[in-house]
Amino acid sequence: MTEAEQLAILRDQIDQIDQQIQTLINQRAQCAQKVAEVKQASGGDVQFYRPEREAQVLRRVMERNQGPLSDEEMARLFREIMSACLALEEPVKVAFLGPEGTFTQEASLKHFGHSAVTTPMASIDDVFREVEAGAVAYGVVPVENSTEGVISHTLDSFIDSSLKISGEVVLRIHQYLLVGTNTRRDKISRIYSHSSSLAQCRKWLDQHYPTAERIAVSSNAEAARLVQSEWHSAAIAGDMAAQLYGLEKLAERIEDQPDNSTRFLIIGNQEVLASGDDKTSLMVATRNQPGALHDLLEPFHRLGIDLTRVETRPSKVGAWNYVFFIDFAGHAGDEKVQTALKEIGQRVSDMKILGSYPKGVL
Ligand SMILES: O=C(O)C(=O)C[C@]1(C(=O)O)C=C[C@@H](O)C=C1
Repeated sequence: MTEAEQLAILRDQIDQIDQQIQTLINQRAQCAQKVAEVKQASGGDVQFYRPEREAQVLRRVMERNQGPLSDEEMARLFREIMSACLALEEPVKVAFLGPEGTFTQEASLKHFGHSAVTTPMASIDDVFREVEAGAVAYGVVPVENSTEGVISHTLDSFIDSSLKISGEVVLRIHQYLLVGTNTRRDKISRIYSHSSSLAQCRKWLDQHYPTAERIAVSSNAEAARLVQSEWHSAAIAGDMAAQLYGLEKLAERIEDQPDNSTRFLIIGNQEVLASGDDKTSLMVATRNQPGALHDLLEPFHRLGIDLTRVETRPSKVGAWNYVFFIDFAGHAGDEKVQTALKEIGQRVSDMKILGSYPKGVL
């Protein structure tokens, strides 16, 4: 058989499979439309977006996957199918820490899929405000980076907010050295980026551009925008910003830590049901007295609850008062977690459950 004949046979098979997939996707979409009718019929504050159900669907896709496509690749495809199905019910509106092209936008699309309507905000405060005002249903903000540590502004924002955490998403952060089409590559004297990205690439910059001036700007995307027209400057930013501003990649994956990643939180007003593999975030205030933190954490240890993170921040009220942000495995509805929360509530001056939500799947 000639190459052309072999290809014709295989492409015929692909066409038939595509037709079946298309029919099935539309059948799935019709089911989602019916789900929306059922939700609407029960009245009240209708929640079309169901984070716990989405996490379960994606986990199941990964568990049953046989390849050759990887579990992550398969889950990404289903992520987009679900996103399109949800958009038929009601498009989900999301505010993210902008401008366009930031890692936070990438995280938003990774979490909600590309059928979500995403709007850039100028600051973390603005993301909180936009959700509180009800202009959007959800916000996406960065909370910690594996190299740089916690983003304290995000944690502090929860002190005065009544918003809840309804999800998390972890993004592998790859940084690129980007230049505009007119840039003189041998004459790069300035490198723009957000301060945390400059820090994530510190060793690489010391080695490759020891004399270039490092200029911290409000975001990586802003850095990318700036270098479009500057012939002696480069930006450090992600793939999305490179594409958005039509920049060329002079160097790829220049982050010092190969497993550099950032965790983002989804904030909203929703109480999320248990998905079977969840996390809870708690905020408690205590006085600065000896053993306070030990006292606070003791019930977790005794009840065998896995702590995933503890952060201390100074409280905004009174000197030497502290706020602890505690993340642990489990859902606030679990019996063991309820016991722990009751005990902790008796040991602190103030306690707020920021939310129980599915552990990041993708
Ligand atoms: O199961 C639901 O509640 C649906 O609305 C369906 C569906 C889906 O496409 O699978 C869509 C959106 C929700 O966020 C969760 C799942």
